Amino acid sequence: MAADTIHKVSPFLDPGPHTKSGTLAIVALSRDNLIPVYLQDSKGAHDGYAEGVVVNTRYGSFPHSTLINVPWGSQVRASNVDTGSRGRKRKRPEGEVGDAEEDAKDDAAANAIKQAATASSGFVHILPPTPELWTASLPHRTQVVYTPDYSYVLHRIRARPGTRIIEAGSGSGSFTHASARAVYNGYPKDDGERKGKVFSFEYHETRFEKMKNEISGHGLDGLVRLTHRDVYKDGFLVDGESPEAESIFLDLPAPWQALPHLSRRGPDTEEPIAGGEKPWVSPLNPKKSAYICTFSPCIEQVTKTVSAMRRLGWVNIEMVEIANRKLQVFRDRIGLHIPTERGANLTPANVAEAVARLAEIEERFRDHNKTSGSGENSSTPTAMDVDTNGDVPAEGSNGSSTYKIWKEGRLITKGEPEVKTHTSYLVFAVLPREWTAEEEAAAFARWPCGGEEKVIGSRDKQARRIEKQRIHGGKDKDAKKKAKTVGKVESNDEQALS
Ligand SMILES: C[S@@+](CC[C@H](N)C(=O)[O-])C[C@H]1O[C@@H](n2cnc3c(N)ncnc32)[C@H](O)[C@@H]1O
Repeated sequence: MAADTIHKVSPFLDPGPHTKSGTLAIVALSRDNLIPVYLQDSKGAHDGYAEGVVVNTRYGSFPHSTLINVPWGSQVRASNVDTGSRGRKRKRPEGEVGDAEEDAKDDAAANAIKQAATASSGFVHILPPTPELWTASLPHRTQVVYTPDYSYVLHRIRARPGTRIIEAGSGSGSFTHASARAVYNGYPKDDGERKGKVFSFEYHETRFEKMKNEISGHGLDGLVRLTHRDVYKDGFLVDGESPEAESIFLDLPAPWQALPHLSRRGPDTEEPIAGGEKPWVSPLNPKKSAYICTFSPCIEQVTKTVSAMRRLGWVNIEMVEIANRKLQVFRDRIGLHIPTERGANLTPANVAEAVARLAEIEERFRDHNKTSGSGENSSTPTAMDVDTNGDVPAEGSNGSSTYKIWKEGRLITKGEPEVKTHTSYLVFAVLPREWTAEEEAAAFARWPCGGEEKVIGSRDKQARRIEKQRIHGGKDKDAKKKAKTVGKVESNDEQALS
């Protein structure tokens, strides 16, 4: 990479205020129906559509021209699209000589796109890409890691801006996008600059190629380094260099086979390193502890992984299963005063309300008989009675007092009856950094510790000085005298604190 490479910032990191041609956008048909679309400017008719490139959905057709240059989050109305022959070149009968002017006219027609006409119904929302939306809409090449799992995993493996993560395998790139955002602290100016980065490994060639195109298309080159590799066999170095990772995520069928490559030292061997052969290099950051998560669907895999971790010196080994459950939150609105709307239960909430309603009906019935009225004076408010603030006039109040429709009824939280979302077991562990006796001595010299408990927390400067002298062998009589006085001061302090 050139030293002065200027990166197009990924729309996953900074989408800007509105949609742009040439970038990824998410077309939201409904909460669970999302379509990823690469927005394109059209020069002419496309695929038979005079309006250029069109996204067809069950809510109507959406020419890209209506989706480009609108604020993110906009609601976009469907268009009536022209699938006629406009834009297609007229086929000349055999032998007919072409007229240059007519050809130019045909080309101009093909290069002009028809203005899209708004249809009477149908709309979508256009959303900026985020790892969460990408996970919900990406083309599946494998099983993917979903948001509830990866948000927890990223937190546990301490992924934060500047972290270097090793990931294997890349699969469909769901975890890759989430981790790239988590570690982002700027694009590196060159390969030498240390920035947060994801080192992702995939051995399936087609998946690797597709993923490579996606990473480039999403502006994540420089933040994600993808390698085509069987990590069981060949480990995690990139071009022979260490990624110096401090976080690792393994979503592989046999993580225990990859673990020996994630150690601080090479395999113990009696044989000396052959001439010219490079010494073993660890893919881990030597200055930090390494935090790992392995993702396995069955418990037998977990057992093997945990055994391998124990053998290889990993500590704090722990298994977690995410039991994700959707909660539905709504208001249980019961009562005759509730406006007719979805979710409202138009039955009397209690006996008093039922009796009052019957009295009201009888009253109205009498009035009707007297005046042959048409029942216009119905007192049950309908959705039409809701004022612009969403307030509903209280019954019999002539609009003078109102109640808040969104506060009506009991607030109910309902969980799904069963949890259907077992994806995998997550095994977490830590491989501490190596620590030599010299490093320990240097650290002790810099931060001496042991025996200073009495000094810590003392609010009295003199007391601290005397205590220090005592610890370091000071034989100052004066100091001893002062210590007595200070003892009193300290006990007074303790009293004051208690
Ligand atoms: C379940 S998928 C990973 C899904 C990914 N975590 C995601 O969120 O989209 C597992 C991937 O590991 C890859 N894989 C399996 N064994 C591998 C190995 N030895 N080296 C590298 N990749 C491997 C598979 O080809 C597959 O794409």
